[in-house]
Amino acid sequence: MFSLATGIYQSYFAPPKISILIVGLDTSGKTALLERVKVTNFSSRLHHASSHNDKCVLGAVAGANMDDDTFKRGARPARLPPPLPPKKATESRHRVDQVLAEEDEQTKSIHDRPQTNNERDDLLQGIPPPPLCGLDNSQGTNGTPGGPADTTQSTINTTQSKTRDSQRPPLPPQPGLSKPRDQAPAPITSTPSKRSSFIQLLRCPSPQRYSSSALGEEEEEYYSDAIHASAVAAIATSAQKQPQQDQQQQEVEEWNTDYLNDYYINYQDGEEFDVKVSNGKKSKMFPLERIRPTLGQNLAKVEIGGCKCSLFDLSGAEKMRPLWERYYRDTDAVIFVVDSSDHSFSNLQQSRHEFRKLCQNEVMKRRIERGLPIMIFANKLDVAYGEYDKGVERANEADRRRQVSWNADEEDAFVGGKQQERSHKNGENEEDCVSSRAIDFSDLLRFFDIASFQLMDGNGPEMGAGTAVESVQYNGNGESNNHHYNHNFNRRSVCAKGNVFLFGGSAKTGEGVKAAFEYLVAQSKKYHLAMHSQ
Ligand SMILES: Nc1nc2c(ncn2[C@@H]2O[C@H](COP(=O)(O)OP(=O)(O)OP(=O)(O)O)[C@@H](O)[C@H]2O)c(=O)[nH]1
Ligand SMILES: [Mg+2]
Repeated sequence: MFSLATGIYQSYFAPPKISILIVGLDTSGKTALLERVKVTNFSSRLHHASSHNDKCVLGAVAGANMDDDTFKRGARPARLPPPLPPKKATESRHRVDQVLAEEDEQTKSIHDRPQTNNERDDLLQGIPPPPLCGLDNSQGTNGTPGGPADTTQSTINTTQSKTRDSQRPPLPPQPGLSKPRDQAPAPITSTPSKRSSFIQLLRCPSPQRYSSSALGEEEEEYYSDAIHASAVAAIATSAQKQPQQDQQQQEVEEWNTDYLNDYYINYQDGEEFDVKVSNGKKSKMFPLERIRPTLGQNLAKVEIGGCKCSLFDLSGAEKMRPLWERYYRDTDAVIFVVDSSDHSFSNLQQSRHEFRKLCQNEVMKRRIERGLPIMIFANKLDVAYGEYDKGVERANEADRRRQVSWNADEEDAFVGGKQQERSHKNGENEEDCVSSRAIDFSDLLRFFDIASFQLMDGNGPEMGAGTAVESVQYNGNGESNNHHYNHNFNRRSVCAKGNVFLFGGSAKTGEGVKAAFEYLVAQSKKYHLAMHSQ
């Protein structure tokens, strides 16, 4: 009777404890995202998405709505990123087409080389089991180590884990216990050996003082825009494949950036997103430039929408990726972070490969079938916005030099199709005017096999970067919409169920982070409760 009452309480009244796994390639910004989440002011109740109709196929949530209601709640999705200039966009599309077409060969390529059992076991031997909250303690498939078993690092319930524990050096101290509060995380001076690097659990890099309140004025220094300099430099090295001339011409003619008006008109420069304010003081995010590559895992505990969430940020380094699967068993949601500003297409390909591998993992496959939500988070959108702003600035400057006035309506066309043409006239370097991003946002959706996409906006169809398949029945107000996009993202899909979706945003500025996490937690809560009521 007592256990029945406890069960009912746990199922219906106690705040759910949700474990969220953050994975993705190295430097995609996972730790930055974790740090951003720590200073984000999440709603105590989830207002949207949780009421979302399950029958609706939800592929990707890729846009933003500036409607007052969403804005007041603060959970404002990121603005739709500006598309690449036509030439780059064509290149991006061709490359994605090529990758999708050559997929079979790619699975045999060097990145896909399956590790032999011996290699993998050897790798996993030296790694302590992750301290996730356990749903069950059973062993993994194929002799791989069992899933996380306990909330504490010291209690490991599986026999196999115990055996490995006795061979392992002692764990480093718990995060935050022995380190002085003000001390920055130690820089990595040398490359650790393969074995010893795995047994290091790096502490969460954020000293307490950054997640507690700090003066607002100090915040400024952490938001530099140095990213543009590196972006321009990166262009020089990126391989340029010349598309057909006539096709290019066609692209230019079709180019239209009108939809950006909806976003940029409302954009306020220097706007801060969802920063925690308590007692009149802003929480300060741990400085991005001080975040070191993660070797083990970082953990953050935050309350989102009334759920107690444990976020596990794992290392994305190639050697550490086999670790990910040890967390799959006990996670209630997965965030796969992608660097949307990446100028290397091969990095994106690798990212895609890892994502597919994750979805095809036996444990994960079963969980996805049962509704485990997986969010691809297209990070670093601030780079895309920055490039657009830079383009406009440069365009204005060029016109000032030529003493020709032109109105704001011309702006978008200028930054898009006409930009290169004008810059040529002015003797400017063409490369200065194009984006360094290797992939267009719309291609990103296709690239990651998102079955359909949806814009959280009543204006949806105009803003769709492509084209579509499914009817979409949701907008930013939580009302039902029914748009039929004319898209082609249904070539294949990692998940027909629609619980794989995409959000965009920026860990650096915070844009889109709150909306993405609240949406994910709403989905994850449903999944968690369903799993526990079985
Ligand atoms: N412009 C921009 N830079 C970002 C953003 N997020 C992260 N970065 C930068 O990207 C780099 C990598 O960030 P990390 O958070 O360490 O990446 P990670 O995915 O945790 O990498 P590993 O721990 O090695 O797996 C850092 O230099 C960050 O400053 C973002 O939203 N915008
Ligand atoms: Mg990291």
